[in-house]
This record gives sequence, C-alpha cells and structure tokens, in this order.
Amino acid sequence: MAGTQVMRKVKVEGGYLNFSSAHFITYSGKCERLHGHNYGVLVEVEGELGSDGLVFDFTILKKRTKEICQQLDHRFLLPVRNPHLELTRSSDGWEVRFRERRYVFPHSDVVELPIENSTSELLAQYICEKLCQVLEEYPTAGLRSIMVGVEEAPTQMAFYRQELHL
Ligand SMILES: Nc1nc2c(c(=O)[nH]1)N=C([C@H](O)[C@H](O)COP(=O)(O)OP(=O)(O)OP(=O)(O)O)CN2
Repeated sequence: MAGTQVMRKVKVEGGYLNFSSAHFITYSGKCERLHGHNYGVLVEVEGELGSDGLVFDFTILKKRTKEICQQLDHRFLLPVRNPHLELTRSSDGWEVRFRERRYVFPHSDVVELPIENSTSELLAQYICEKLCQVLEEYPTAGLRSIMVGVEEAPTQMAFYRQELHL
C-alpha cells in the first residue's frame, strides 16, 4: 500500500547472552558496597529486509554480542571515568578509593570501562557502542537502529538505543 512504512526487527536475548560481574555504583553522594549480578543482555536491530529475507543474521548477532559479554564476565567492572572515585593504576593492579574505603584489584580481575558509572544504563550504552564497531565488518546499509538492554535482575533492566545511518 502506498505510503505504508514497514518496520522489521530482529532480537536476540537469553541463552548465553549474559555475564556475571562484580561492581558498585556511586549515586546521591554514596557508594554502594561491592556486590555482583548475573547480568542478561538483549539486542534488537531494526531495519529493512535484505534480498535474502533477513534484517540481520541472528547467528552473527548472538556470536558477536557474546564476545563482548565474555570480556565482562567474571571481572570487576571499573568505570574509569567515575569522578567520585579516586583511581590509581599501578603495575600490579588498580587501587580504588571512595572516602575511607579502599579496594585493590589485580589487573586480571578488572575490565576497564570508559564510562562514568557501572549502571545498567551505561553498560547498555557501552555494549551497544562496541557492537556497532563490530557490525561495521558486515553489510549494514539496511539497518536503521540498534538497541541493547542490560538486565541486572529479572525485575530491572535498562536500554540504550542508537539510530544508524542518519
Ligand atoms: N536506573 C538504575 N538504578 C539502579 C541501578 C542501575 O544500574 N540503574 N543500579 C543499582 C544498584 O547497582 C543495585 O545493585 C541494584 O539495586 P537494588 O535493586 O536496589 O538492590 P538489590 O539487588 O538489593 O534489590 P532487592 O530487590 O531489594 O533485593 C541501583 N539502582
């Protein structure tokens, strides 16, 4: 029908799209205690149908998202841009201070993230931006947007959506 715009979407979630990590966030002048989550990740890609009948291949989307999850798995999520933490990098690890509290993490246990806080919102943005870089390896001219959701717990999830090819 003339004037009708068709929007298609593919989504991958669940299964092995997860990571288990330690973190704490700072907010309202406080800093949480160190704790962990079994995070779940979902990715939605919107776009036009390609000549082969796919918007984007599920298999590639899952595989490349999983690779990003694996980089975060079993690590401490260190938000290196957090203005409320005193961070010192040395040859044997990271020292993290918040007021009287002090943590020391060996490099092997840390993933350094270029974000201000390890909230689900900013983790979703980080994963989305990493995924966009990776997807440049594939034909993506028909894609219109990508959204990543990060679930901290079954009752709470944050999303980040980015328009593509504007
Ligand atoms: N919008 C957001 N709010 C909160 C985030 C977040 O990432 N985005 N994160 C947290 C904390 O990291 C915290 O780990 C989760 O808080 P909360 O659910 O309150 O803590 P519990 O796991 O103990 O929850 P219970 O359901 O009470 O067991 C806070 N807010």
